[in-house]
Amino acid sequence: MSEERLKQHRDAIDSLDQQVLKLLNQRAEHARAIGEIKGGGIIYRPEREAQVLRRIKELNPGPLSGETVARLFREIMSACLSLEKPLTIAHLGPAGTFSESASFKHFGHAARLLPCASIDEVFRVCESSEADYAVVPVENSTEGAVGRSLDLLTQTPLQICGEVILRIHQHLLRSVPSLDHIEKVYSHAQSLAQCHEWLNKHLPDVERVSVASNAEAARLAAEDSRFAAIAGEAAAERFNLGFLARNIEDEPNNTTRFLVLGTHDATLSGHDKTSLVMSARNQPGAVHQLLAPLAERGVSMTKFESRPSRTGLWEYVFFVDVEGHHSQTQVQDAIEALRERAAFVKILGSYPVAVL
Ligand SMILES: C=C(O[C@@H]1C=C(C(=O)O)C=C[C@H]1O)C(=O)O
Repeated sequence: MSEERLKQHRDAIDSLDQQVLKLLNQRAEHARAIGEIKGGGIIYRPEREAQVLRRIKELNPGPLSGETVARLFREIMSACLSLEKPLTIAHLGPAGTFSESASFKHFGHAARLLPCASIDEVFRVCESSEADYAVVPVENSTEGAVGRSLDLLTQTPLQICGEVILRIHQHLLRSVPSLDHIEKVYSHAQSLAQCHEWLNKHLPDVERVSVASNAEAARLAAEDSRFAAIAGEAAAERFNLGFLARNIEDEPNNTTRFLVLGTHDATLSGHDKTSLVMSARNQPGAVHQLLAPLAERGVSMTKFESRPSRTGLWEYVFFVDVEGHHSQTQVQDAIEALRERAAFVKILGSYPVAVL
């Protein structure tokens, strides 16, 4: 009896899969036709992708979760877009790092990734059009701002067209399934710091060695079973390592925010952010005066970060994110007012608030 019920459901699934397959290919045909209409212009449309994902989450009747269906549609769009033109994405390498995970999370797995040796190199290959887009880390919830990315943003002709929020989970990885006789634990210094308490408790006597990246740590652990590594899931998969302990980061809400850069920003999606960098005149109360136009126009600030300017002693530049798109009147007016007060203002880009 239960055999028969099983068969009924499997027959239903076979028939549904056939319909899903047909519909997926119909969708792909439309994407290909859209590609032809774009005629070699900008293929990737971040505002449209954000709208598609938001709509899918709203329409979703369940039982699959909103996040699950959004992830599936992220991959469907990635595959459809690659029929128009596969995108090349530069990110901080090597393969197996969190920057790689962030790139796949934002562009899906049909994107071609180009791992680079440094953040400077990521900007350079995108500026020289060797890559279509770049993904760079800008801030971590426990470690703070990524200074090099901010400094390069002030100079680059690239614009911000998206953001990626990635939960950072650290795992203890090894080629053999035992916590015994580990001689060294390798990881990037930041990851060792993020797992400090766990290591003190579980491996107090094991030497901790910092290396250039978590992926490099995983590579070393894969080569020699006496060593373990702390790294993310992507590195575990890449180097075929087992999980001795999962989610060992001391701070459970550890998140990194990445920016997506390209030769254009995004048009209005309906739920957007605008990033600006500016400098204040060197006078008392200058920062307060500078920011007043935002509050006066009801424009909310979601981030404020100051960095020493590299051009003059005791001068600072300010990175500000506001809610809204630079094509919206309120935001436009606020930026105009900022221009009157600041020594310089650069609009880094308007882009959709991260959906995934
Ligand atoms: C199909 C398009 O091109 C790309 C693919 C999309 C999709 O598969 O839905 C959405 C936006 C673009 O990045 C489009 O612009 O609508």
